[in-house]
Amino acid sequence: MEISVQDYARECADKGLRGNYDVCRSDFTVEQEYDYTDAEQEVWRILSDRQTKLTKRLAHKSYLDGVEALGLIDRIPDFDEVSQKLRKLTGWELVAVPGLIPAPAFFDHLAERRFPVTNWLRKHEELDYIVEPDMFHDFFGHVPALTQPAFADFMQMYGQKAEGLIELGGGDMIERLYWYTAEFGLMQEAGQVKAFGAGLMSSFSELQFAVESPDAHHVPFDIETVMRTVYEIDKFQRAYFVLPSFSALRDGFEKSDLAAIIARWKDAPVLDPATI
Ligand SMILES: C[C@H](O)[C@H](O)[C@H]1CNc2nc(N)[nH]c(=O)c2N1
Ligand SMILES: N[C@@H](Cc1ccccc1)C(=O)O
Ligand SMILES: [Fe+2]
Repeated sequence: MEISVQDYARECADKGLRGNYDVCRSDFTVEQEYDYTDAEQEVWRILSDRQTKLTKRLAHKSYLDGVEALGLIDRIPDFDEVSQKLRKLTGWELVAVPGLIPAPAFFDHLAERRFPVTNWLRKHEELDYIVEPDMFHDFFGHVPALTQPAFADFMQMYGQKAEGLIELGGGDMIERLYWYTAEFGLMQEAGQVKAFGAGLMSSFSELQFAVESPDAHHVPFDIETVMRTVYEIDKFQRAYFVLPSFSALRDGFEKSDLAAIIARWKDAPVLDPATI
């Protein structure tokens, strides 16, 4: 039932996505092959310098604590080196993938404490925003938080639970929850709204928009609403859910009856993020 690498590669090509799936294993991993050019190293340096300044101001403390634990990464990361460090801190490791991978494969990796990181980097012309996850997004956005034990455990639990929920027909709903929290969630910190999701951390333009623009639509987090609200991957989000705290997210996920929520809404009309 799960999609084959060949079929998925064709779908991505049709959508204009970039990954090269030719040498992909059946779990969608590849070798990183550390042979980046000087120009790519330069792009990494620019991205990382600019974005580090911005996250200091706009990112939630839970992310910044992770950045501190991970240490400075001023060149394109070598995934094996970082994995050694992560294994000691929280038992996670990085695996290289050719780009966006199907959600079931993605969740399988999380369940095994493996985080998939894309092996190619955006170009100089797309520094501010890119429509699909690249290495800068996957690494700069997601990896710092994986140094933090509570978050590291949560991500594994998410992967483990997702598998069963997909079987119940909740694939779209569980992806939306991931999307609006781990990718594009905001979080309260001392009376202010800060960025939490990795999709915000990696984007110069959307990070500022989501946190600071009066036009950004902030909605209080409600797990059931989130699971019913559709999203688009190639535009700024039309709604950002504001989590009261990390434990509110974890408790929501752990203690809600997700199977019942899925049964209740899986065949119902979806919600439009612009009007919730
Ligand atoms: C679960 C959800 O679909 C999510 O967006 C996944 C899908 N596949 C992915 N694939 C890669 N390489 N990186 C990601 O962040 C994701 N995210
Ligand atoms: N838009 C993000 C990349 C991204 C795409 C799709 C999902 C998540 C993240 C960026 O500019 O970095
Ligand atoms: Fe991501």
